[in-house]
Amino acid sequence: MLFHVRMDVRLPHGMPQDQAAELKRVERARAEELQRAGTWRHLWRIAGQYSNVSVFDVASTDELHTVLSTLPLFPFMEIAVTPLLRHPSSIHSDDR
Ligand SMILES: O=C(O)CC1=CCC(=O)O1
Repeated sequence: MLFHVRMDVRLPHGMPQDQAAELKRVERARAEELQRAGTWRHLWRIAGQYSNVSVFDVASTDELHTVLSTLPLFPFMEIAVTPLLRHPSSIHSDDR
């Protein structure tokens, strides 16, 4: 199942820089792991915003929730999820 996910990162203004840097480091490591596994299919920065649009490929909404809610930055993100399915006019036969 494919899901479009938008994440808006909202780090508290008073968060110490070293804590923010460590959070970003572990978030990046987890994001790379999920991309290598094929779970995090696309990861795009939204120009001019501390936000991304992503596509996740998971077996269920339960799995998506687990993946998203265990991201290191999860406590500091607003997340919007949109389920996706193949458009009938798409010329691609697979879901890539
Ligand atoms: O920077 C972001 O948009 C949040 C994020 C997702 C993966 C990552 O490394 O940072």
